[in-house]
Amino acid sequence: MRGHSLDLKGIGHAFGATVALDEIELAVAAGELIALLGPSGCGKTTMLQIIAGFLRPSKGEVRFDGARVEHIPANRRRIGMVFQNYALFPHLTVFENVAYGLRARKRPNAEVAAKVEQMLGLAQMAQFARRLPGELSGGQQQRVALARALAIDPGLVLLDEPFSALDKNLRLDMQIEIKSLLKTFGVTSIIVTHDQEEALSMADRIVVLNKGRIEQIDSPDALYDRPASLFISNFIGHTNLLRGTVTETDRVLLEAGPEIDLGRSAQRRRGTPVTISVRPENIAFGAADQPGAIPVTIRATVPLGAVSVTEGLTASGEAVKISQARAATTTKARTGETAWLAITDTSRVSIFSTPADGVHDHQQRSV
Ligand SMILES: Nc1ncnc2c1ncn2[C@@H]1O[C@H](COP(=O)(O)OP(=O)(O)OP(=O)(O)O)[C@@H](O)[C@H]1O
Repeated sequence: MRGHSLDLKGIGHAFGATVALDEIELAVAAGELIALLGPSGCGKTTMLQIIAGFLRPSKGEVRFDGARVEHIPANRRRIGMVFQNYALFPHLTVFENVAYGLRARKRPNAEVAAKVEQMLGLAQMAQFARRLPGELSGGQQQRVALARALAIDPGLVLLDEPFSALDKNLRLDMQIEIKSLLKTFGVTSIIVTHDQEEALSMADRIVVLNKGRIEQIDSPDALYDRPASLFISNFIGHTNLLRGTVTETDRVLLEAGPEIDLGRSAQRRRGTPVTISVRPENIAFGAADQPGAIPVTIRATVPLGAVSVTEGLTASGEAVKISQARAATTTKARTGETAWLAITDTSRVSIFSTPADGVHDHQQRSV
C-alpha cells in the first residue's frame, strides 16, 4: 500500500501563553522521508503529536491524501510510531510485539503469522522471534520497533529521535538500514531529530524549525550550500562566521583584515554591516601577499579521521576553522604561529545582514 501524502495548512499551537507552533505550512509527498530538525523547544514534538493525532492543533488543518483528519483519533489514522526508547512490551516476545497492532485489529491468526514473519525477515530479526525485548541489543530492539510499526501497513511512519539511545558507531548503520527499509516500503515517513547529521543522512527533505516557525524546507544539499538564514548556515554543518562591511557592490571589508572580492553582488548598500559564512572546507592556507588572505594566529590542529581541522584566531577575535584532507602534503601549522587563510571558492560564501543583536546569538548550537 502506498504512503499518504500529508499537508499541514496554517497550523498553530499554543500551550497557554507559550506559542509552540506558528503558521506552519508543509506539503509532504507520498513516499517522502522528511526530517524535522531544530534546537530544543522549537516545536518538533508538538508538530509530531499533531500529525499523529495525540494533540489537536489550536489552528489550521491536517490533511492525509487531501482529506482533513483533525477529528480522527490517533488509533484510527493508519500511523506507525517508532520512539527513542523503543517502547516494546517487555513481557511479550519479539513475535508478539510485532503482531500486536494486527491482533488489536482482529486479523485472523494465519494472516498475523504471515505478516509478522515477513516483517521480521525484512528487519533481519527472524531468528529472534521467540526472544523477549530484554534479551536484545539496542539496535535489535529498534529493528523490532520498526517491524511493529510497519506491520499494520501504515500510511505514515513517525519516528521520534529513534537513534538517540544507540551508541554512535551503531547509529550510522541503523540510519542506513532503516532508511532503506522505509524506502523499500514506499511509506511516507517523518523523523524528528535534533541531530543535524542524522537529518542530513536520512531525509529527502529537511524542515528546519526555529522558535515554532519553519525557517527553511529544502534538500540536505541545498540547506548546506544555500542556507536561507544565518541561523541555518550555522545550524547545518560547521561554518565560519566573519563580520564585515560592504564597500563596493561586490566587495566586503572584513573586520579580520582584508577586503574580499565576492565575485558577485552583495545585494546590499555600501556601508551595510554583513556577516559572511564560509565552510571550513572552502578555506585553505595561503600566502601573506595573496589578495584577500586573512591573517590568523594558529590555536590548534585536530586530526579527525579523513580530515584535519585547524583553528586560527583573527585579529578581530573571530575563530576560523579550516578543514584539509589528511595527506602527506597537508600543511602543518603550529600553535602560536601566524598563518594566512584564503577563501578558495567565493561562489560558496553566503552573505547575511548582521543582525541587530549581533551574530553571537546565532553561533549557539543547541545540540
Ligand atoms: N504540555 C505542554 N505544556 C506547556 N508547554 C509545553 C508543553 N509541551 C511543550 N511545551 C512548550 O512548547 C514549546 C515546544 O515544545 P516541543 O516539545 O514541541 O519542542 P521540541 O522541539 O520537541 O523540543 P525537544 O527537542 O527538547 O524535545 C516549548 O517551549 C515547550 O516548553
